[in-house]
Amino acid sequence: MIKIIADNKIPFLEGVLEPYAQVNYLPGAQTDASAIRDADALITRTRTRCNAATLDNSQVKIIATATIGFDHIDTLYCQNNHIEWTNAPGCNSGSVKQYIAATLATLISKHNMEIENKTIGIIGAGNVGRKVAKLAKAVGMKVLLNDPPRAQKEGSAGFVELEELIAESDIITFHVPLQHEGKNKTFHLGNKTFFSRCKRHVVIVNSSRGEVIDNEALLSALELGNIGNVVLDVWENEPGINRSLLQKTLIATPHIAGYSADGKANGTAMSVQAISQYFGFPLNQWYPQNIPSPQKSQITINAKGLTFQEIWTKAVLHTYSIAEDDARLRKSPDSFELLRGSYPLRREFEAYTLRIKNGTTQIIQKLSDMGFTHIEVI
Ligand SMILES: NC(=O)c1ccc[n+]([C@@H]2O[C@H](COP(=O)([O-])OP(=O)(O)OC[C@H]3O[C@@H](n4cnc5c(N)ncnc54)[C@H](O)[C@@H]3O)[C@@H](O)[C@H]2O)c1
Ligand SMILES: O=C(O)[C@H](O)[C@H](O)COP(=O)(O)O
Repeated sequence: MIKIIADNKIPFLEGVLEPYAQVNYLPGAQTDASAIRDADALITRTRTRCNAATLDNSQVKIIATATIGFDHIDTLYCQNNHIEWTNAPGCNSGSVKQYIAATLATLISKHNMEIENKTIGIIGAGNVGRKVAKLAKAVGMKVLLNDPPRAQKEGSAGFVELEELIAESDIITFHVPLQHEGKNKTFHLGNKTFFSRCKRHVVIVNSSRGEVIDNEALLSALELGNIGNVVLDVWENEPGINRSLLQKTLIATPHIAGYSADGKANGTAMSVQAISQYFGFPLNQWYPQNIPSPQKSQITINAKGLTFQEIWTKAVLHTYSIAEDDARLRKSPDSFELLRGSYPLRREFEAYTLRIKNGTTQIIQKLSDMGFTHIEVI
């Protein structure tokens, strides 16, 4: 029988592959060489390093990671050793978009910042970056996109050079993969020089990978007043995060931007389908059926007398209170992994019905552009 080792924090997975394979569930960080020696396949998350140290002398044939990021997989090693690997492109892009929406809403409602007509610079315009761009336009921001790999393939129209983005943006948000080498290297893309060229009041947001920003340089830039504020979901050296940096951040969360139940379900489904395709299991269309509904799935807003900003911030913060994630991490930074492992139910915009009273067609259109798919005009 096929043997699969699966990360025990991948939701919706238990019982699905068991009719066709023997599945052992292990904590991601404990999935080492001895644990996987006789496994045929791994279903992982970012906490399992898949490299020579873990895979040498194993019989692993395929690794499916239920995440978009694959910097935990040594892809060259896999190629040289005929190990297939798959990731889950786009699985949690709606979740990260919601995280950024909640960040913007919190900057406005809790920190009195203005974002309308301000410029957001998006570095990395892939699955997440594209959705964030659409959202930002819908809430009235000017959008600058930097994505050299896409610009090279598709032509430079619609993209700007990094220098221009840095100089012009009031908010800069990172949505790139972690790449240690090459012409599109992103390791420490945010460094001392980067921050010295930013507008002094800029808000830096990182929900990509911790190592994309030199955390020491970020802290110095904050202390020197070279940048205004920082929102961090990802950190260098997770879970051992820099406490001085934590104290200086405006919003701090434990790498959960992609942790909506919808995002997790997508990641699990893509992994199950990849494994099924490889071994010929009849689960090529499988998708979880048991995603819990949100507690209050209806949001009623009377638009009369409200600005669009008041309407959308209310709607977004009803779906996700980023302040609660921030408070949990500040209260217990030592519990970084624990907070991730016991993350509460979060559903994306699509799981909610917006009931809008006295709304104009323009308001409804903009809410729909933000990603609210169920809107009732009452
Ligand atoms: N915090 C979280 O929970 C969370 C959730 C999802 C994704 N992520 C991280 O965010 C990253 C982006 O996610 P995604 O789903 O949009 O991935 P994606 O692969 O769809 O998009 C990445 C984009 O970055 C671009 N890019 C690559 N190198 C670049 C560079 N040097 N400068 C500018 N752009 C560059 C690519 O061309 C691509 O368009 C992931 O790789 C992952 O590391 C984190
Ligand atoms: O790369 C990704 O998809 C995200 O960073 C994801 O949120 C990581 O999730 P985890 O490995 O903790 O499941």
